[in-house]
Amino acid sequence: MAVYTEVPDNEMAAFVAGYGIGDLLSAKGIAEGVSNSNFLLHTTQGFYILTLYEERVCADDLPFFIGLMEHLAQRGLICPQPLRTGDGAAVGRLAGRPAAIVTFLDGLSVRRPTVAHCGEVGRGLALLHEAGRDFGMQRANVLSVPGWRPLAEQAGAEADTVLPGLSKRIFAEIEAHERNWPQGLPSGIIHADLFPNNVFFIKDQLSGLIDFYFACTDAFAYDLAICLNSWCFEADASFNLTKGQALLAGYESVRPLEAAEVAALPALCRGSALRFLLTRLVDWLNVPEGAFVKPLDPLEYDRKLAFHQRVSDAREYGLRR
Ligand SMILES: Nc1ncnc2c1ncn2[C@@H]1O[C@H](COP(=O)(O)OP(=O)(O)O)[C@@H](O)[C@H]1O
Ligand SMILES: N[C@@H](CCOP(=O)(O)O)C(=O)O
Repeated sequence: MAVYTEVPDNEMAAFVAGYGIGDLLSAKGIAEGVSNSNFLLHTTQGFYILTLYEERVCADDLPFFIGLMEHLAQRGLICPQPLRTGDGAAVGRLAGRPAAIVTFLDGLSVRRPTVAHCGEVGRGLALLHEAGRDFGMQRANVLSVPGWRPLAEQAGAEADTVLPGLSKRIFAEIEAHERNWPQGLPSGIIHADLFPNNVFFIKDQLSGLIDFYFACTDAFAYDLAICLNSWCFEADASFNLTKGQALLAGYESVRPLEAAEVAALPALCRGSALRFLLTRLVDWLNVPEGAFVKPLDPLEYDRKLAFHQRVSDAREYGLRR
């Protein structure tokens, strides 16, 4: 779940009134998610999602996220659509936070993805990359290599309270990436957080993508690496090659990978495992008092990182060439 910011009922009702979506019947804090505060709104006109943007989202980036969701929908991708008030604003302020209301998407996210789900998400990811090609705005990936050392420093020696020796291993890993991070790969708009909780399915068919608040301009293959990490490992930290094959084949059915992307995949998988290890670690060590949130396990990504450190060839992820 996440609700970090409580909203008084009268403020909520006044905020919703500005969007002309009928009278507010109920607003329920949503348990899933860790980044922002989300509420399911029920009004006399239907269901909507209200998001209050918390610390990890910079208010200056909101026009990028709002514009991106509108652009992708125009290109046929199913994703939440920001509502606008009578004077055309998508983002307002509520309880001291920037806030927006988006359309509610039907579908369910899956807790245990099957091979078929992995194929669907690979294809969906490539469609997103293609749909984003002519989006006119850019946003640097603040959670790429230059962002990792500050996160590790924020965790500091406390990392070792989670697992002895973790801090030293993290800094060694960061150093390796700072020296050898793949450069010059095909780039564009990436989702950067396309985990199973951000993908909806109806009867095994992908029905929509949500949570574009890490989206940025970066290497397409890095997004693929994030998906391999979040969709293709089993609970015991073993990599499921069949799921990897399905995800990569789904992706390549829309956008075939270039040779440089194939060669870079092991490094990108390793780096993206480190990225999620770091943000989870910082969140784990800094749960805000009174927040309605369950921090995610950083060590899940330490175990995935250990797998990638042993990989030297993209075929080990299921690539068939
Ligand atoms: N547009 C939407 N339609 C339906 N459900 C949504 C929508 N946006 C968010 N949700 C629900 O809210 C949960 C948290 O949203 P998410 O965007 O992942 O949170 P966060 O902002 O913390 O990243 C999702 O797992 C989903 O259940
Ligand atoms: N996917 C990230 C957490 C980001 O959370 P979200 O609520 O923005 O989806 C992770 O698993 O570490």
